[in-house]
Amino acid sequence: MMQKFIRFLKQNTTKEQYEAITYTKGPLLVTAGAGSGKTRVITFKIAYLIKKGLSPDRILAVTFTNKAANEMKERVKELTGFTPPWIRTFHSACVRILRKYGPVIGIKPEFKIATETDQKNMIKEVMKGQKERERKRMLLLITNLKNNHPAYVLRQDHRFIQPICRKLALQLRLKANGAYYYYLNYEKIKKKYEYLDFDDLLLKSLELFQFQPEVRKKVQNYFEYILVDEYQDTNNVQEQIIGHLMRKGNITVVGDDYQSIYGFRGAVIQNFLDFKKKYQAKTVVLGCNFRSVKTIVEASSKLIKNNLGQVHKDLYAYDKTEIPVCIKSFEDEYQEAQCIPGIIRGLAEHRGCDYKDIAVLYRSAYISYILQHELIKQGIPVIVVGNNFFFKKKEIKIIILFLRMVFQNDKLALMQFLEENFLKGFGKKGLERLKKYVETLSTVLDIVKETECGKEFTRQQKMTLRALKEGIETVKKYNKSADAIQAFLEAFPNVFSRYLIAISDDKEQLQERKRSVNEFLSFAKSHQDINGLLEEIALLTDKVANVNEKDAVHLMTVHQAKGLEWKAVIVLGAEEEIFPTRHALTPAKIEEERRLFYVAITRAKKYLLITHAFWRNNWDNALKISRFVKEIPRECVIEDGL
Ligand SMILES: Nc1ncnc2c1ncn2[C@@H]1O[C@H](COP(=O)(O)OP(=O)(O)OP(=O)(O)O)[C@@H](O)[C@H]1O
Repeated sequence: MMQKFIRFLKQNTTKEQYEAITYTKGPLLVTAGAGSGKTRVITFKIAYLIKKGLSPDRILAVTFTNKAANEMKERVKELTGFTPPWIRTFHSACVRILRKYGPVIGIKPEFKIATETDQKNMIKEVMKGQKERERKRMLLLITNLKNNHPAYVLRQDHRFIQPICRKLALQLRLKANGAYYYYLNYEKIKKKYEYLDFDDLLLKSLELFQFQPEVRKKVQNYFEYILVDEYQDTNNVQEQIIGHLMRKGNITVVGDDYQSIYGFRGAVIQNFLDFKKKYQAKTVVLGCNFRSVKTIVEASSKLIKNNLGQVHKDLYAYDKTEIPVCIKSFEDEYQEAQCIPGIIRGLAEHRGCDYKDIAVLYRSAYISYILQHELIKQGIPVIVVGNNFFFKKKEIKIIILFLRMVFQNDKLALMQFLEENFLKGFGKKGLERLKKYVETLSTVLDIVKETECGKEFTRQQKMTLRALKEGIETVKKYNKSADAIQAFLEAFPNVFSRYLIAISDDKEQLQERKRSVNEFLSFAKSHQDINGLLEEIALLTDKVANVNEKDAVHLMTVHQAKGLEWKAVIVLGAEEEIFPTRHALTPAKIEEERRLFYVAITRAKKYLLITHAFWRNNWDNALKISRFVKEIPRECVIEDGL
């Protein structure tokens, strides 16, 4: 049986992959390039260990996403007939361990996990009367404190926690004095509700292993082998947990430091770079890229060599076909959006790509909006991954709801508008009371006027309705789309700014939302008739809703594309200030942007098109071509091809 599996392995792996799979004598670091079969190595290694006689439930394999864990489980089942229960994300493995051993450190086995909403509610309770913006930053501060200073938090060493809170508060533009007390109270409330938040799952597991040697021993002895995927993206706490769990070097960590793109979330690339020295690990380099043609591998290797803070490895392509990387320049984003649908059709008709084999990737979602409209209009099926379909974005949706209310007398839109909490005061109960009026009165304006005097509404609700009435009456006077939108923004200037802040996670996202509002204004300028605009939006939204995912071009940010591959990839908006983002101000951040660009271009198997435009909405200045494009060697490139 084992002999047969070894034969299978030899037939289906390279020498290096085979070595990485079968080496079990000590800690192993598999440092690999993009498309070099990391996933294959992990799944085959789990299968190999099982075939060698290890019990499937004694193998721990940690991944970063549930999707990756499930795919691995399926593949191992195909190879061995077993589904190892400990192929899990870090968080999910920690939950299971804490349910069993948590009571040793005072955690009830039935502890609840706080969702994002629970966290928001708890911090609201702690920071009564404070703005949502401040509350969000405070949650960020707490995460930062727990992930980057676990030792102090675990020891409850308040001599250090207090000044760290002050320092972090200053960085996050929060009041330095309050932060520490908010942190303490947040922890108190969490305890009262018997919650653990996401960071606690890791932190409490670390506490268990660090301070309870018996538990550590038990868990260490239980797992006969440990594998960690995407090791380059581990944070401090995760790295320490792994350190406690391994024994006698029964561990393989796999990663690609070229693809470390989560520095902003606390990932520490140094964990990966130090592993070899720290654990005297054997290293296997997987240099053969099975995914992409030679030109793409060469282009990406040369690009990444410009990062000084990395250890470089030689990468080469299995497929020696030379299909040049195509770089296309456009005057502006409209020209770009006009041209790309034709290119996609060309790929489908002449290069054997189905729509599902094509992806459009971008650094930030706002770069894709004009293209989204154009692709959908031209009948190309698209899936916009995440919450980035333009007309569903919160900042755009709220304007559309208002226009539907005013110009289409849409009573349902009124309810939805209030539900979005753009204007405060209407919770579940308020909306329930309003429903009666919506059912009996015929126009939105009548409803608002009537309810404004209704006894059953609170003072705040009446104020909201009055503001809404005034807004409707002002905007109603305009009959061109862009003017009406502008009037809406001017009718609620402070409310709109506050709303944007409230729905944004950070400054960068806030800027992005402001840009999308400007994009919407320019879209409206090309659809001046308001009902025409609303009709167009309804049609585009409907088309997207009815797309068959299995036959659609996928649009997503580069972060969302990690680990995926397509026959053809279009990287949109390769301009300075956009990719790299203008927020990358330090050499280290530029290097992280370069790694992100590397991830983007290494998703392509055969065809890679990179576009850049000289002018984009929202930018007053002409844009320069991205330095990353210039770093791709000319011999790999064809300008204006495809
Ligand atoms: N030895 C091999 N022979 C043939 N194909 C292989 C081999 N190893 C890997 N592949 C193929 O190469 C492609 C990339 O492999 P995989 O997804 O495991 O790479 P990866 O290193 O995880 O990629 P990335 O980190 O860039 O997402 C897959 O289509 C895989 O089936």
